[in-house]
Amino acid sequence: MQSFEAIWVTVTKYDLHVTCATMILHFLKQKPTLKLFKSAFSFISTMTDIEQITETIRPVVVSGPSGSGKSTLLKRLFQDYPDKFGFSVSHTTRSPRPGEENGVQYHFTSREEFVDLIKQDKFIEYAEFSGNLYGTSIDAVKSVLSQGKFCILDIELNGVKAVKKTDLNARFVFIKPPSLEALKERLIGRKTETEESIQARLNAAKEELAYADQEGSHDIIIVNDNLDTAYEKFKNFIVESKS
Ligand SMILES: Nc1ncnc2c1ncn2[C@@H]1O[C@H](COP(=O)(O)OP(=O)(O)OP(=O)(O)O)[C@@H](O)[C@H]1O
Repeated sequence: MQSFEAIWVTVTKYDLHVTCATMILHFLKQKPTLKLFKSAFSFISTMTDIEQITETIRPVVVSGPSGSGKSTLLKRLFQDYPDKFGFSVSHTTRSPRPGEENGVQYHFTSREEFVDLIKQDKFIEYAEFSGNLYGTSIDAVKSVLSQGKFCILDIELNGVKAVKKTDLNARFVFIKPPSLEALKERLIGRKTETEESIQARLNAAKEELAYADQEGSHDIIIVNDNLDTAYEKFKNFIVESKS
């Protein structure tokens, strides 16, 4: 069930959107047809949702080399706080791994569909990684907000850099493997990657680790050595930075 606060935000936002959409049509001296009103309403909704993210709900961006343990930590967090946080479901052109469901871990799309969405300006950020496109859509973030939840973004290095250039006012957490050797072991142990894909991920990891070494690149760097210790730090950071 939605909290009272979440329902109140939705209702207030709706009223505000109707008023602003009406004003736009008035200023443009347009006859308020249903079609024009819908366009103005949708424009206003997009603007105010982004504004709301930046002012009231600071999204948390979680990044780190592939295999560093982001999904493992996030899975625990969502189990512990099923109603508090929402995961922005990214789009990707990579194929689903066994057990992955469309719309749950990712929105799996073809490259053509993805490029179409880019042209329609549907992404906050997108990037190519290991031959596949990944992107965070405005709708994915909106969908989390509309449930009255705080939004968490799990994205890679280029995505992090792109979000930094936006006015999302996000906080950044980097999950660091204890070493490159440990990272390789984990990627092998996960049994989801080919040898070639492991190598590509390790190469990308070097660049990601070098970026994380730069002063001020992230708000917190958590070394995921002991999972329980790492989770405690992760949870504390995210829970404290939720607003
Ligand atoms: N602290 C840890 N100690 C040992 N193994 C771990 C630890 N954390 C995660 N793992 C294991 O390492 C593997 C990689 O973890 P995970 O899939 O969560 O990484 P990821 O950062 O989400 O990767 P990707 O970006 O590719 O989705 C998994 O098999 C996971 O069980």
